[in-house]
Amino acid sequence: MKIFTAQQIREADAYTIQHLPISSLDLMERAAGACTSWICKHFMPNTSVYIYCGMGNNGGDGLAITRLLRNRGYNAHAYVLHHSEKASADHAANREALLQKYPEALHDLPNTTSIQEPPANVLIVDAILGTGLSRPADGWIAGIIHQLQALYAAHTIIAIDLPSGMQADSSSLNTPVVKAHHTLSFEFYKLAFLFPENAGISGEVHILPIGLHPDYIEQTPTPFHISEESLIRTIYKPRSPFAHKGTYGHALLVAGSEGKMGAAILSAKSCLRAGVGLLSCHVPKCGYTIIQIAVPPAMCIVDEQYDHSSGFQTDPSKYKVIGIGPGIGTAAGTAWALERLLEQYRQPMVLDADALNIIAATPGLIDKVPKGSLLTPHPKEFERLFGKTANNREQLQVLSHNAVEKGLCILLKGRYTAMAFPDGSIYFNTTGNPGMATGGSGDVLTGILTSLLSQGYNSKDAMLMGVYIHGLAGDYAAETLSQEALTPEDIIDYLGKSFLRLRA
Ligand SMILES: NC(=O)C1=CN([C@@H]2O[C@H](COP(=O)(O)OP(=O)(O)OC[C@H]3O[C@@H](n4cnc5c(N)ncnc54)[C@H](O)[C@@H]3O)[C@@H](O)[C@H]2O)[C@@H](O)CC1
Ligand SMILES: Nc1ncnc2c1ncn2[C@@H]1O[C@H](COP(=O)(O)OP(=O)(O)O)[C@@H](O)[C@H]1O
Ligand SMILES: [K+]
Repeated sequence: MKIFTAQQIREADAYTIQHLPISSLDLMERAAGACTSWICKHFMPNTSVYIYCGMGNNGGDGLAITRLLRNRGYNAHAYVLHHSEKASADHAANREALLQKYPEALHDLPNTTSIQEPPANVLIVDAILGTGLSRPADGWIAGIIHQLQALYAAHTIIAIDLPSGMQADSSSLNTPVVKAHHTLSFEFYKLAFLFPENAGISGEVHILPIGLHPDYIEQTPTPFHISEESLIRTIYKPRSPFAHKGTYGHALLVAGSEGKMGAAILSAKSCLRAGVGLLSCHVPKCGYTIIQIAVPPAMCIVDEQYDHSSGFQTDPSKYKVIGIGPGIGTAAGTAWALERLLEQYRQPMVLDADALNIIAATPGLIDKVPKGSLLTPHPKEFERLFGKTANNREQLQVLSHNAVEKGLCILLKGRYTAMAFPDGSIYFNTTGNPGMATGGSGDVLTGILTSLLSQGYNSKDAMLMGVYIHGLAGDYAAETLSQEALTPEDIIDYLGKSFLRLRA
């Protein structure tokens, strides 16, 4: 699914009106109808609903929703905040329609600096500002937003299209934004919904289709996408009936150190579960017995040291792929070994955890990483690699810039893991859950990604599919076990169910 900017959404709107037999007012009626149906499905007809409306089309939606809710027996009231002198044409038309049919439902708040607290149990709908926000909310409208924020604890708040004050495509950090329990958004995710800094502001996001023209959607380029199951299904390649273990590559995992052999076990097990042909693990001498017993299908190369500082004696180019980082530590010897490896190995590899920390601490080392490699930092590792950023929008720019400039596939872990590719595209993953916020989940991802590269998936496909099935396995595990009880081993155990879903 594509993610469009506010400007592109306006264009989609205009294109639809121009190419389909539908007027702008009818499109608003459709949008309001979709919101009304959603509200009616989730709230009883005796519910009182206060709908705060702005002067643009977002407010127009609010006025139409008021009328449509009244048609269905709800005690709906529209409160119009006159933050701008002129109403949009569709706002004015819907004001007239409401006045004609339900004059008692329309309340003007022309110069209001405060709103009265609604009685208990009143459902609040925020239709003040949508994608037409041209600057951060300030002045008295900011005051109104703060008052609505204060009502969050006592009332359910539903934002129309996006919470008022939120900028659809840029950061709204430190600006006033309504806090909603649900956001009913039209046709597309807005980029802002995916920013960690907006966590909890849009609540649950529900995307309501309103029939914008499919040609516009298909023809209009955007770097931003949601990674969806339909896409992953096109990437997934079932195994050949004539496959043998050589078909799916020999991968080398460099992982573990004293006290951190668990990381090696997790990434090795997930690499096997994700379908690698052959697996070797390079572990320090303290890890030999551990890995041999814990992961019998894996072969083992033992470093004579307690870390990885003896380096990789065999020619690393014999491996189809190398995954390096989980639990390796940042000892000087290990850093030396990584540097040598990056000089010798020229195929796409997977770099995670301490491998990223070593790269961050060694000037110029990132330029030696083979093109097409997958880098998997969490936000702290990302900051060490690429520096601090002022907000999530800027962070996304830095992510994409580095992916393009260095020819790498770089992700940034989180609720909606962002994946940036050398072609400039950025995808957001939606699978996964807070049960996965536990040490070791990332080691499992490293194993999966290494495995997929080994099986011949190209770098972009491996990252998209690996991140998707990692989250999906976490979701299956959480369904059965709860988020609290979920451990990284459970993610590995449910990988099978994730593959079965892609096969179905
Ligand atoms: N294609 C779509 O997605 C559709 C969108 N519709 C609605 O249309 C909305 C966009 O409507 P508009 O473009 O009229 O814009 P809005 O209704 O979001 O806001 C525009 C109004 O707010 C004022 N304004 C902007 N920033 C302000 C600020 N910081 N403080 C105070 N006032 C400010 C403007 O002067 C203008 O009066 C969408 O969010 C959605 O709700 C639907 O009606 C129909 C279809
Ligand atoms: N709230 C969440 N929603 C979705 N996925 C999550 C959530 N919390 C963590 N994850 C996923 O779990 C993994 C955690 O990785 P990481 O922080 O590197 O863990 P570790 O280094 O301890 O193995 C990431 O892939 C991340 O996207
Ligand atoms: K809104």
